[in-house]
Amino acid sequence: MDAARIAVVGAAIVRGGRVLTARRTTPPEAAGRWEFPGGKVEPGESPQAALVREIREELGCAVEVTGWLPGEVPIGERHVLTVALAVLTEDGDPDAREHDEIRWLTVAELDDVDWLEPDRPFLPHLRAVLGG
Ligand SMILES: Nc1nc2c([nH]c(=O)n2[C@H]2C[C@H](O)[C@@H](COP(=O)(O)OP(=O)(O)OP(=O)(O)O)O2)c(=O)[nH]1
Repeated sequence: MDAARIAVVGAAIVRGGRVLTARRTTPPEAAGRWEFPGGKVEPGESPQAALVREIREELGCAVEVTGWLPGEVPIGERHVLTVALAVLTEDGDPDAREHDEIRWLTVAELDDVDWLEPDRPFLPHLRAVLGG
């Protein structure tokens, strides 16, 4: 990975054959587009720890990273996205605290939402994991 870029990590949280996607509210150019919940890795933080922290903040739930989808995709000139596979580790439903909507998509529904561009190359890998 290009060390000059800040790492952004997203979580493909899988439950019952569906994956969670979340709709952004900011910035204006990304509002209404769908993403994997997550965020920027802080200095000295592992990608896994960043995801656990971000998912707790954004969705109020605990996750465990079970693997990573292949690839890393530039976001603009300063960031780079990787996407983990994750599972919920406690009962209860995620709660959209920073997004305005969340959805659990089946493999057949993966293309039904308007994903942020950098997320799209991960969808074929996710489709394979979900068994589509
Ligand atoms: N979280 C997330 N960000 C994504 C995805 N795809 C994508 O292009 N991005 C972009 C949107 C933002 O420009 C950037 C991540 O910003 P963020 O706002 O989620 O990160 P953060 O929570 O750490 O935010 P902040 O504290 O710096 O405000 O990466 C994705 O699937 N998940």
